[in-house]
Amino acid sequence: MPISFHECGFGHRRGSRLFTDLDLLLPQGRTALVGPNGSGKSTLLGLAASLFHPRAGRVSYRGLDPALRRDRARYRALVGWMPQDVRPLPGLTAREQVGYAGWLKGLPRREAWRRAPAALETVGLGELAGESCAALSGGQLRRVGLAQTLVHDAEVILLDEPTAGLDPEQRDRFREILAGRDGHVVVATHDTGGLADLYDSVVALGPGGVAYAGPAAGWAAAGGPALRGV
Ligand SMILES: Nc1ncnc2c1ncn2[C@@H]1O[C@H](COP(=O)(O)OP(=O)(O)OP(=O)(O)O)[C@@H](O)[C@H]1O
Repeated sequence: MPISFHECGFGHRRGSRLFTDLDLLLPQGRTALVGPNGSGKSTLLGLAASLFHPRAGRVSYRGLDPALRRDRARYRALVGWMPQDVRPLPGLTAREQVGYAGWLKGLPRREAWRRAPAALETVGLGELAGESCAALSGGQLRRVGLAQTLVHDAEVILLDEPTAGLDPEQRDRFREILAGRDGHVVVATHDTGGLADLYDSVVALGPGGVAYAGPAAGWAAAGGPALRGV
């Protein structure tokens, strides 16, 4: 089941238009979202995560439209999102921050607390579960952000530049986590080397909107990074 963007229009400011009549399906599997700075990758993820809603058209998943109050909580429970800048919540340990994220997504409080260590273990931070998030490095904090998306078994995971600032070992670990996931993962990335090895699909944003949306193998054949300013 894809996340669908149907005739979406959006701009951050009144009168500005980043997307006009955007029709796009983010399919099941691993999708890389690529494009130059400012092309709208984070905004697209934000729309899919229901941080904000399109001014025209609609985003939907499993028939749920997050712009509608009645659908929003169910939609958000199905979708995990990791922002580009993961922030430490004041006074919380890594386990508390991950557990809190799970609770916000609808897990019962105890269940969220119980699951948090396993999510941290998956991202290689098991030993730092009791550490204050404010004391973690930038790369460690990004891994807390990743654990936050894993804790509640979201069907769809949206990751905004998850490998930025990670050391080579952690990049490899991230690739392993990604390769091991069956579900639906969309990753905004500037890391365009070897996309076809890691991803099933590529969505490339260029100055005029979507420059390519299709199989990862086809993206290289269509011109890859040279494609219409991508
Ligand atoms: N909160 C905001 N308020 C106003 N304009 C914004 C906001 N967020 C993004 N923009 C603008 O929207 C456009 C798309 O930004 P976005 O961050 O989605 O691009 P991006 O492809 O993710 O860029 P990058 O590769 O640098 O992360 C840019 O022109 C940016 O200045």
